[in-house]
Amino acid sequence: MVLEGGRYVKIIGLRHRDKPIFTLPVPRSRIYVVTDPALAAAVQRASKTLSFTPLVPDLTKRVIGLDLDTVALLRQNLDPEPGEPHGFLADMHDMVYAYLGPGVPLTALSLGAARELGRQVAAHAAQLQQPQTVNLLAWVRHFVTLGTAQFLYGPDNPLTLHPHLEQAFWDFDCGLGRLLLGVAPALTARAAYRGRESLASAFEEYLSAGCHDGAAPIVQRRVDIAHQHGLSVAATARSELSFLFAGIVNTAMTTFWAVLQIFARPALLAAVRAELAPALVGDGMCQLSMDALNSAACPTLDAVVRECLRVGSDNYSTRLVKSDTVLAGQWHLTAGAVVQIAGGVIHADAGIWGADADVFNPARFLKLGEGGRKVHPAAFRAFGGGKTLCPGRHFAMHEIRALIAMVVLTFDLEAADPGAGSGPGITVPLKEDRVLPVHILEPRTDLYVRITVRDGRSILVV
Ligand code: HEM
Repeated sequence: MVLEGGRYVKIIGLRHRDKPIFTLPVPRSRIYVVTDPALAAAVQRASKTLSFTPLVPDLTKRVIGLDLDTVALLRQNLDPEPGEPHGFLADMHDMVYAYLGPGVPLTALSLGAARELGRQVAAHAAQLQQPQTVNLLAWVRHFVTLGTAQFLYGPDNPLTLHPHLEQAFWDFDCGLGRLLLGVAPALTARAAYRGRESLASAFEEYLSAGCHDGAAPIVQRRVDIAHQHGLSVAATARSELSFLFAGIVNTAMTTFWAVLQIFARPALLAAVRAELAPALVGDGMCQLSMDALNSAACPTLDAVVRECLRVGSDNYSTRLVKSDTVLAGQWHLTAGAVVQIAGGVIHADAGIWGADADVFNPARFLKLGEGGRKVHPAAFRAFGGGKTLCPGRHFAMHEIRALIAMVVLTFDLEAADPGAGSGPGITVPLKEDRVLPVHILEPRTDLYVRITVRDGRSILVV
C-alpha cells in the first residue's frame, strides 16, 4: 500500500477478477471492496441499510473545516424515511437533484454556462496576437475556474474580485486527500488549509454583502436552505465552497483530457471538427448553436468525453453499513463497516470493456449505442451511482462538450517544449493513479502546448 498508494486496491481487484467483493482489514473495522457491476447495483439498491449520508458530517468537517455546532446540525434527520422531517443535508440533496434534473432550470443554467465559457475563450483568442506556449492543464483550469465562479456566483463572485483566489482554490484541491486525513491540517496540509481558509473568508464576505443576489437561482436556493436550517453565514460560505468544488474540479480535468486526446489524434480532431461544422453559422464572428451540441448531434465528441471519464476515473462510491445486510443473497456485511465500489477496477476490467480496456478508444462508446458489446449499466462509475449519483452529470456533459467545441473550433494546438520550439505531435502523458482518487485523475507530468488562433476566428454562443 505504501509503494502503490491509491493503486493498491486496483491492483488487488484486477488480480482477483473472479472475486466480486473482498475485505480489507483496517484498524477497528473493515472495508468491503466491490469490483463487480451487478454487485455494485445491489449495493446501490440497498440504500436503506447502506448509506453514504451518515459519513458526510464528519467528512465535510475535515474537508471544508466546519465547526462542531454546524456538524451537529448536519447530523439531524440526514437519512429521512418518507414522511419523516428533513434535515439540512436531505433538503439540500432533494433541491439540487430536482434543479439539475432535465427541465427548464437545467437548460437555462447550461446556456448561461456555455455563454460565459464562450466569452472567456473569445476574450483569450482576441488578445492572442502571437502563438503562445502554455501548460495545457493550467490553461483549461483557468477557463473552467473563472467561468464557473462567474455563472454560478454572479459578477461579484470572490474569484473574479480577488484573482489570487484561483491559486488558493487549486492549492485546496491539491491537498484535499491530506485534509481528509484530518491530522493537524494546518501543518500537514499547509497550502490546502491556507487556500481553503482564504476562500472561506472571501465567500463569507460575499454572502454578508448580499452579493449572492446576483448568483444563479440554484445558488440562491442553496443559501435559503442553509438559512432555514440555522447555518451561520460562515458555515454557509464553507458549504458553498463544496458546491464550487463539485462544479469545477471534475469538469476541468475531463475537459483537459478530452482536448488533449483530440489534438493528439489528427484523424479524431478532423472527425470532431466535421461533426461540429453544422453547429456553426456565419463567417469571421461565427455563432455556435447550443441546440446543436447535444449527444445525438455530436456522437464522436460525446464518446470522447465518456471514454476520458472511463479511463480517468478511479472513483470510489462509499457507503456505511448501518445494519447487518446480506447482499445478493450471499455476501454478509457487518454493521459499522464501510463498503466501497471500486470504479478504478471496474473501469479497467477487460471482461467488461473488452481486451483493449487499458487503451483510450472512444469508438467503444459509439459501438455501445449501435447494439455492440453489452455493458452493465452500473459499470460506468465516473458519476457514481444510486442515491449519490452525481446530480450535475447532465449539466457537466453539456458544459464539457460546449467548452471542447469552442476550443477545437477556435484554436490549433501543437506540442511544445517550454524551453525550445514546437515538437512534431502531442504525446498523452500517463495519469497519476498513485493518489487517493478524489476526482478525475491528473496527468503524471506537465504538458506544454503551443496555441494559435485558427483563421482569426471568434465564436459567439447562441
Ligand atoms: C465530469 C464532471 C463531473 C464528474 C465526473 C462528477 C462526479 C461526481 C461523483 C463521482 C460524485 C459522487 C457520487 C457518489 O458518491 O456515488 C458527485 C457528486 C456530486 N456532484 Fe458531480 N461530477 C461532475 C460534475 C459536477 C457538476 C458540474 C456539478 C454541479 C454544478 C456537480 C455536482 C455534484 C454534487 C452537488 C454532488 C453531491 C451530491 C450529493 O449530495 O450526494 N458535479 N459528482
